[in-house]
Amino acid sequence: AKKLVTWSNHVRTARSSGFVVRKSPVHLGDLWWLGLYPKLVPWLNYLPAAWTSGWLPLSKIFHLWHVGHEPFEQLGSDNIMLSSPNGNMLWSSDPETINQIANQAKHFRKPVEYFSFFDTYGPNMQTSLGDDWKAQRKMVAPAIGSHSNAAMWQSSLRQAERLTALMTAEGPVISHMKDHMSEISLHCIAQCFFNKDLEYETIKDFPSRALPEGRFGFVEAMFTTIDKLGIIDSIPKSLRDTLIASTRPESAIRNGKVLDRETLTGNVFFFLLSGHGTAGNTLGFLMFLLAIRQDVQADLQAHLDAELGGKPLDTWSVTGEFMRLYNGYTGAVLKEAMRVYNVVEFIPRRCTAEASVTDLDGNRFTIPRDTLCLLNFTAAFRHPSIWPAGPTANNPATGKYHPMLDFDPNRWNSFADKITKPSEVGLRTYFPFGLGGRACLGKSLGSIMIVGVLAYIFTHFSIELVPSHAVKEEAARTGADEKWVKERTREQALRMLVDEVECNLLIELRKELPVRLVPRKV
Ligand code: HEM
Repeated sequence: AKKLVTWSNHVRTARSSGFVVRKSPVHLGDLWWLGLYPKLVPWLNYLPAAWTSGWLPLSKIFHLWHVGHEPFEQLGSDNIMLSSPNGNMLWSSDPETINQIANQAKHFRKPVEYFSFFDTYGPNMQTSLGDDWKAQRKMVAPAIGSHSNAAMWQSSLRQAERLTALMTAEGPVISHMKDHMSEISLHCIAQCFFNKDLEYETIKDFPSRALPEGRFGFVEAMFTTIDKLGIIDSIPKSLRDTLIASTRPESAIRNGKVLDRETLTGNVFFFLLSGHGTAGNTLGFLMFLLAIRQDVQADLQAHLDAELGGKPLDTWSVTGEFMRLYNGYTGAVLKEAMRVYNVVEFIPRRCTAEASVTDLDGNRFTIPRDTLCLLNFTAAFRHPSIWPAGPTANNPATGKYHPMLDFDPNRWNSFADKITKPSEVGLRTYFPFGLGGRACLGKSLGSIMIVGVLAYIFTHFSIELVPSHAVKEEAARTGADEKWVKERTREQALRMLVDEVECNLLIELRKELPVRLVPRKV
């Protein structure tokens, strides 16, 4: 009875906000729900839709990428307040509301209590607040400033050259492209920041492959790799100097904090983890995307050839070639990939003091104190009035929307044409690197790394899907021709690139998809 009274108080508070309110029996902080819902959902589906349709689609937290903006369309608003016995949650897919929440640091804080598992190696930026966080960000930010751009660009080109040589040494078929892309981004970070030129030995026995179903392979793999890094001793002098400088008594007084060894280790760990998971998964999706979308791959190669054709690799510079690639078709491919396969699905914020926000249409709302705000990037990036799906976005085999078929780098040209300042696109309606004071520190370096890897690989190789044994056998049995094999293989890949996408901390492809790298005549 006490719970019901609390719940009805929460509902009353939620209604005072002006948002569309739905009652939800669960809160995302309810651990039992996070653990059990995949098992419960099939049973909940037997209940009358009226009982579940208001809250269930947004409560299937590991499924949000799959449904995109749909739940908001079903509920008739881009901002939905779910009121549960354990508190209120505001789900937002409205870019304006998202911006205002992320930019009001005084009224909203990151609920770091949900990220305590990042503390394995010590406190770090992801798990810190207030002065602690400020001090750490001040220390780490200079180490990854623009002076590292050239080093990251060179690392990405060199690592792509090494990796492709190793990958293709035993033949053109690459069975573990996703793993290789995770590893290359870790190597780029290790080389650029820690001056560590790691061996690609982990490819052979990549730990996540051996893990039983359901294990958190990504972190396991990361732990193993970090053990090999010997973190503290390998920190380059420039970074070490910055860190040490900020722990001197005078700076300690200035910052009000001293960076102890544990915090230093924690930040190095988080830095490696955040950098390699996000960039690695993005690169992985890009590889499969280009293998499936041969039309986009051909345009990308034409763009790369026009910008880089005939120029020796060691003359490609970050201020010249990178900038031209990023502002051209290659950059559009990256931005579009990060729109439809945005690896960070949503970010949470806790409202610490009642705050006012508006939506895209100028409607004003009040967010009550203690509301957990869930800023849904996936839904915002598929918002139909900002990013309308193209005419070929539905998969003919299923009749359903498919992000890979909606993938259209050219939309970035026409979109930019419509606005007075192209930079505003990034600021207000597209923010894969987050926004506000806690936005990504590695935004430029991550983009440089990905563009460098793409530039090297696609000037030297083309990528193709490889038919599975089952498809080949069926073709042999039925006498189907090569065209059928290609179509079947593409259909299967399209299915995987939705059904096998797993949403955990980040979105990633659960299974490997074999591809072939074919050398280009350059
Ligand atoms: C495709 C690549 C990447 C994506 C999509 C991405 C995305 C994000 C997002 C969305 C946030 C904000 C989280 C929040 O507000 O709660 C963030 C934070 C952060 N990212 Fe990235 N990131 C990428 C690459 C990198 C790289 C390469 C590095 C480092 C080398 C990096 C380091 C960080 C750090 C240190 C933070 C925490 C900032 C803070 O809390 O003050 N990221 N990232």
